[in-house]
Amino acid sequence: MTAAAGGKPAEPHGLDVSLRGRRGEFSVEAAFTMPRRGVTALFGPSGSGKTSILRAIAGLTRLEGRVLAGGDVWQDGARFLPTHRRALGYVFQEASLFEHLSVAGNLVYGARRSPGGIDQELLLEVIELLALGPLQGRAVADLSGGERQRVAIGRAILTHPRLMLMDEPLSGLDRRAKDEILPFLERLAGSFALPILYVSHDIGEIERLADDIVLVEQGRVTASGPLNQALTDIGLGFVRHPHAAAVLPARVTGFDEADGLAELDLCGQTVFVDGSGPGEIGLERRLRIEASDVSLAREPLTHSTILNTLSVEIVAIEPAGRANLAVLLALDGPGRLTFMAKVTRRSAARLELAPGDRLFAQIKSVSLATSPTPGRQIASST
Ligand SMILES: Nc1ncnc2c1ncn2[C@@H]1O[C@H](COP(=O)(O)OP(=O)(O)OP(=O)(O)O)[C@@H](O)[C@H]1O
Repeated sequence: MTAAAGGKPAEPHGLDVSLRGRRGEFSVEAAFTMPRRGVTALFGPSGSGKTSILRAIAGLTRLEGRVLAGGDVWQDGARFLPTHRRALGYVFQEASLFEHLSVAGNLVYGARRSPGGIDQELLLEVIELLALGPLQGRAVADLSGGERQRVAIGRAILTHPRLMLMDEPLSGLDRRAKDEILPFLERLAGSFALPILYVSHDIGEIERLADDIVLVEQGRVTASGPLNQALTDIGLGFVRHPHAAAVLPARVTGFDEADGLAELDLCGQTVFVDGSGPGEIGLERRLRIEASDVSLAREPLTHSTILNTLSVEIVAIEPAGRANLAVLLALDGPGRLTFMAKVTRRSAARLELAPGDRLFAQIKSVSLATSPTPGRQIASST
């Protein structure tokens, strides 16, 4: 559902941002649009200006330019709405909770102050989605870092935002706490039809969560668009990363009880992964295929332990280090989704690989980049 005051559905906000200015010696120039659905990652190295851009969108700091949110002008040459008049929820790196209130007190605090008051139905949904039921009576001082962030997220949703801004909400947490909270984040945008602008410098988080990506380098937005398009764009540099990977949408079409394998439809081709059960049939999943797990052959291999072979066409071949090449591949079938293979220059020369060649891509390991059920870890199969 869409969070809305007084039970009235509110349209989620997309963003149209064009901001420039200085923060001390640091200059920012950010122009991008964000769709009104899903998770858009604001990605860049530490110190590249992500937080500065996020805070300016929220109106917490002032840069010149415009911020349009859906049909609302949050900022332009003539107007500057203060933060409390922008229909947004903001989740910081460290959850800033009211220490003197219980978990329940923190949750309803924001809702009480919002125009429609407390929406009991939404409160119950938030408690369920974020598994906050058992924590409600607890003092916030007794919560773990992950639990505190879940409360902070719940409190932000209950203020009826039309857009959520999250600034590295997992950065203060250890691996275990991150793994605990990621499944909640995965379901958040969909469950509440709430678009999320998500700041992170962790590509692993982004591969799991983001639908779209905005790249920030030295204060400038250098590219933006759908996640997989960016991950497989030869010009953007992800493809040369040692763990370069593509993230592709697939649908679970079956489950083999005897082998424990889920069958997925990927662009009309079939992929098998370690499955969790028949309950997943019909669900959308994202598959992560790392370039170094993909090998190429002119003929399909029959006597091999590799389970997944895909029909592909070579789109481009680019250098990726001294001995290796990144081969950009398009999947046969509707949509022509792209992924990469990392091969040695020697193998590429032996097979005389060239753009336009039709080949078989053998995938040594495919993993689900989303958790099938809350708390479940990434699955993979060979
Ligand atoms: N108020 C300010 N005055 C002066 N410099 C600032 C101010 N705010 C930010 N900066 C500088 O702007 C640069 C970008 O900082 P910012 O926090 O936006 O980057 P970031 O990409 O979010 O980094 P991180 O991932 O480490 O949080 C840094 O060099 C920072 O020191």
